[in-house]
Amino acid sequence: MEGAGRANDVQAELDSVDSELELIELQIAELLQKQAELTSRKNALLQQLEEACDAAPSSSSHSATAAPVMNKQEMQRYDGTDFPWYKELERHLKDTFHLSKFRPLQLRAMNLSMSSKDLFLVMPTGRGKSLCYQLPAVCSKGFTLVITPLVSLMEDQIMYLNSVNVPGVMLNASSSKEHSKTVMAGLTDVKAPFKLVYVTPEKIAKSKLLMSRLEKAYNANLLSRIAVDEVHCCSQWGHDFRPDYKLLGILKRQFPRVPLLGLTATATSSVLKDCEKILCVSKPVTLTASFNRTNLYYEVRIKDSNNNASISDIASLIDSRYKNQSGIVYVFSQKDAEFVASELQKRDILAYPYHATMDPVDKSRVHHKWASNKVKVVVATVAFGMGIDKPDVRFVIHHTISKSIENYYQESGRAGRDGHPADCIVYFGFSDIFRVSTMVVMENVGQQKLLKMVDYCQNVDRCRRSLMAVHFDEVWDDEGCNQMCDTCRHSEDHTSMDITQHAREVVQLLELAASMNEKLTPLKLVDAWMGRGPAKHRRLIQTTALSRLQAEAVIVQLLLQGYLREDFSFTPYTTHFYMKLGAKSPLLKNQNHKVSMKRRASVSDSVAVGSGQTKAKGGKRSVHRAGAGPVSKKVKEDLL
Ligand SMILES: Nc1ncnc2c1ncn2[C@@H]1O[C@H](COP(=O)(O)OP(=O)(O)OP(=O)(O)O)[C@@H](O)[C@H]1O
Ligand SMILES: [Mg+2]
Ligand SMILES: [Zn+2]
Repeated sequence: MEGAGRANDVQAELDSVDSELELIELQIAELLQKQAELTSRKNALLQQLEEACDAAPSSSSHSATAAPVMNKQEMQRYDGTDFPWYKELERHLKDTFHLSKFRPLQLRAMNLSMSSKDLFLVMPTGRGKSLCYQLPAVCSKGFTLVITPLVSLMEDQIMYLNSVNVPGVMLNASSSKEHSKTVMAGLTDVKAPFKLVYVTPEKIAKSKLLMSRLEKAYNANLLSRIAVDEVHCCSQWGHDFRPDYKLLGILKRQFPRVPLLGLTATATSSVLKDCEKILCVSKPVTLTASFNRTNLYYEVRIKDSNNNASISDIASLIDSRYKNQSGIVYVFSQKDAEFVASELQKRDILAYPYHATMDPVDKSRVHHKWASNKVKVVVATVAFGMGIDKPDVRFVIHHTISKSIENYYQESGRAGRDGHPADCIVYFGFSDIFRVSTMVVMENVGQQKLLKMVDYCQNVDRCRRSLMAVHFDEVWDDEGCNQMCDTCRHSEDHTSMDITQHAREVVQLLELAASMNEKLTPLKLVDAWMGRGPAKHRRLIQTTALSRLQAEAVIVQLLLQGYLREDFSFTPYTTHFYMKLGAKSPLLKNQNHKVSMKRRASVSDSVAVGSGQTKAKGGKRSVHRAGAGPVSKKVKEDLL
């Protein structure tokens, strides 16, 4: 008996030592992660410092970096106007493209490509990457082959090229036999009837005939350049990964003498490294323009998922701040596009829905009406995306968060292409996190990217630009923002809140649920914590006095910090998300452990957390109840 008693004591102590060890391991893991983050930040800063020191001060807002093979002076040579082709580039810039001057990095990119260098050009959306191959195409012998992921992008470009009398053609799955024949014949015609030939990656991968014509053109020195647009699609780490891009390495292997130009608006260095491998280019020169779009104002507003207040808020913005201005409201799903558009219509706003399953004719009608300012607002899924090139978009409002910061940057970046001020507002709702989760759950690192987006939204004390910059391997200081984001504008307006006790309550609740073999969805977790769950929970746990939005914010914070995590299960119809204890939850057992979160000090639970400029002109805020009122007559007529 005595022996058994001792064994029990020893076992108990062993358990306690084990759990302490587990805690220490967690703390070590946490510190190691922090160390890795700081080291990578340090390296980025050191590189920035090095560049700032050895470069002549650059007055423009862009910075350029080269592969190690080319130093700064060599690189600057490519900004020069003493290349033999310069006069022709300049002449066509003005006479053919009707543009007065090059934008930053354009001339450098063109000179490099005309000098037969392989080049990756990373420039924010709308800065004019296309010109960097269109203009050299016009000034070179033969033709330029352009690989483009979407037929709609090709169509846009061909329409534009036709309008400036530059012969461009495309080949894709729906090209007629007749048309394909003409194009194929043109490829080997020394008179080069086409200066730009657009194809999809699928065409390169699947059409033997095309490859053999390209081979002939190559041997006759008629294939002057290969441009791979949206080059990040090559990499599975890029957010638009397209398997057929993986096969494009064949181009460099078959046509080694032809310079390749990869273009993208969103690529981190790891994505570019991957693209380099896949395309079989060795050490391309990489030009990177700064991603800081100084004319865009970034703002986040908290969305109450339980009502349509966000839609009323959007309507009142459109009616006041953006009266008669052009914009996009991005939504999560096709259903949302229809719903939000109709809700806006009920509030007398002429808004058209746009999504992938619409009839192509309707889609192009909406696009066209919007482009020609007959309709000011499109409520769209991300299907209304790449290639949208309207200069005077004054607002891009996200009714639902994007799936990653890269996506958000690109989608919101459709605002203000003309360089004038424009607003990018995202509505951040708790339940949206899990809706978007279902979409990214199968993606490589999809969930991590989504959490970064959530972190961007939850943040109240760091410049939103600097949070974006990290994703583009850039270092921005908050000064550079010029108060063009809501956190910089409200820089003093936040407090730190101790949420340790809240965290313990939530963890206790989840432990209780687990002991009853129950899984809690995020919404059920909030309900239960607020005392709205089943009675059996209520008796056993401490319910919270926090408001719903505050409770949601705390849970998001615990998720971001790793005290909670998402778990999911699949059914044939849907994916279910549950909240589980995260790796850091045992730390809460330590009485000295503290968890905190930052909150806007002045904000209660209202929808508007941002710049507080939502009042309609005259200080009146328009009130509309969800679902109230019929579609107005005017809107109905316009829709017909
Ligand atoms: N030097 C220039 N001066 C004035 N406008 C220019 C110049 N170069 C390009 N543009 C215009 O900028 C707009 C955007 O160009 P483009 O479509 O090439 O952008 P992009 O960088 O490819 O963006 P995305 O990443 O969205 O594809 C076009 O309307 C183009 O005519
Ligand atoms: Mg482009
Ligand atoms: Zn800022």
